[in-house]
Amino acid sequence: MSTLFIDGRWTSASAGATREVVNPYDQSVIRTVDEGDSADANAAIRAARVAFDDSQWGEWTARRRSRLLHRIAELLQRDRAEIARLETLDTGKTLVESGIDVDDVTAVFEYYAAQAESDPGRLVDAGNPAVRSRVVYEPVGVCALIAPWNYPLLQMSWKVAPALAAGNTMVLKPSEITPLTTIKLVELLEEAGTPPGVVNLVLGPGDPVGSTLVESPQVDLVSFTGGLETGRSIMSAAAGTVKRVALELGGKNPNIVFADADFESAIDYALIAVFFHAGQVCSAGTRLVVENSLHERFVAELVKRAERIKLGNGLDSDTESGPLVSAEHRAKVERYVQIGIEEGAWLLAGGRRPEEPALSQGFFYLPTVFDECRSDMRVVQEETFGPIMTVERFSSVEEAVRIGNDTTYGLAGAVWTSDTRKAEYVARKLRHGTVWINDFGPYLPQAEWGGFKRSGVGRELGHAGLAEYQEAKHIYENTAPEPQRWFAR
Ligand SMILES: NC(=O)c1ccc[n+]([C@@H]2O[C@H](COP(=O)([O-])OP(=O)(O)OC[C@H]3O[C@@H](n4cnc5c(N)ncnc54)[C@H](O)[C@@H]3O)[C@@H](O)[C@H]2O)c1
Ligand SMILES: C[N+](C)(C)CC=O
Repeated sequence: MSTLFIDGRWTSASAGATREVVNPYDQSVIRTVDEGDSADANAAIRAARVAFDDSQWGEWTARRRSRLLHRIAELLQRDRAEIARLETLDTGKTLVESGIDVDDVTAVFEYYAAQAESDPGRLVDAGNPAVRSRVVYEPVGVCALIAPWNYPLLQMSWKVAPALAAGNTMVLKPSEITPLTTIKLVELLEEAGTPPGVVNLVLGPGDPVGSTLVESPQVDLVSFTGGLETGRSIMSAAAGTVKRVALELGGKNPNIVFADADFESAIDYALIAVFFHAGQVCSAGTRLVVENSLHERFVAELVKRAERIKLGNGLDSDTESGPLVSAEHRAKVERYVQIGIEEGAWLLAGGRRPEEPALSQGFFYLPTVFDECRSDMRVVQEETFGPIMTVERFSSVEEAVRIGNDTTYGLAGAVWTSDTRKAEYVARKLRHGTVWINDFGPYLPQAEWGGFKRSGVGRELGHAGLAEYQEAKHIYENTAPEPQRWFAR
């Protein structure tokens, strides 16, 4: 079956190119997909433009769009097992993690189904009884939705659901290395009754497919999730046509543990924070910041448990963590381990590939712990996006906050303490888009997600996640116009 979807039809790439999608667990080919280029991207933009400007889609009521989103949520749950399996094959994450992603995405479609109907705009008091003034919310237009490889279905759905709820049309561009669940999502969107041209799918590399979408004068909005450098280039490429840009970028997220924290929970979550999905999570708690008096005991226990994490095939029920996504990505992680060693961090665990023959074909890397780190080290400041934990110490609340904010990123952070006033103080002081108190990792459809500083621009999820895809229009009606004679005095 062809895997580009343009104007309601599945089609091959215009130049006939294809790409093999590889399982990171054993490098086997899962599927061969079509690989688009600029011509395909432009065809998809044209279809989305026509569907926005000239089709019946613009006449759909909010209720009808809401029903469409509910139906998509139903179909996601109907095919939950198949989708989770595909995501695991494509990314290497465990089946349990993939199932959590499908459930999250279902909840996000349900949430925006409700939001679509509950936002009729608002009346504004103009201070004049003869005036009817109101603000209405309209779709932005044609949206380019560009997603990364670490959460392929989830990150794309966080864009598709609000974009559809608001009445936009769109072109989807998943990561070229993990397109399988986005293809499946588009099949479900089609089955649910999304009109032709409203959702289009172009597979292929960032350049030329992504860059064509970003630079096109026919595209009104780009929503991008991915790395800082790509985000920078997208922001600057979009300036030529002054389109809206939303960026969800990386993080370097502190996990601050005070000595009065519940030891068992803090240890357990410190491991989850960084080794879940082999550290390939934007909000991974790679920076453990631990109080001096607890440091020795905490780190000793962490190392013991990190060394016991069972790596393996994401499809096997006893696997606790899968491989990294590709050979290139593992090479990047290995470079950061080398950098950490050269910078003087103490390597306490990992720092190499596993030796088990069963894992030799996969892109595995052992959970790695660096102790005695300082904020000015590159391994502490730069996003390694792998299973690398760095440990820093603090001896006062102020120092914990200073270290937690000593990053150019600002995506997420956590604080562990049994003192609620201290927790609240630290949560307020941290300059990150999400702060967890005595927890690490959860996100909710109804709560905004996004970054301060270089972690991005804009928000996904929540009310703000819908507003990204809306234009506010003020309609001011004078019900009793009279000549003003401004120029005839
Ligand atoms: N903030 C968040 O919510 C969040 C969530 C997930 C991932 N991320 C970040 O994503 C990154 C990992 O993902 P990645 O390696 O796939 O990122 P990436 O920046 O390499 O690629 C992301 C997407 O952009 C496309 N792209 C590349 N160059 C482009 C260009 N010039 N124009 C348009 N599109 C282009 C890619 O093909 C891919 O689809 C990490 O930095 C991670 O922190 C952030
Ligand atoms: C946004 N999140 C946490 C689901 C995935 C980040 O990579």
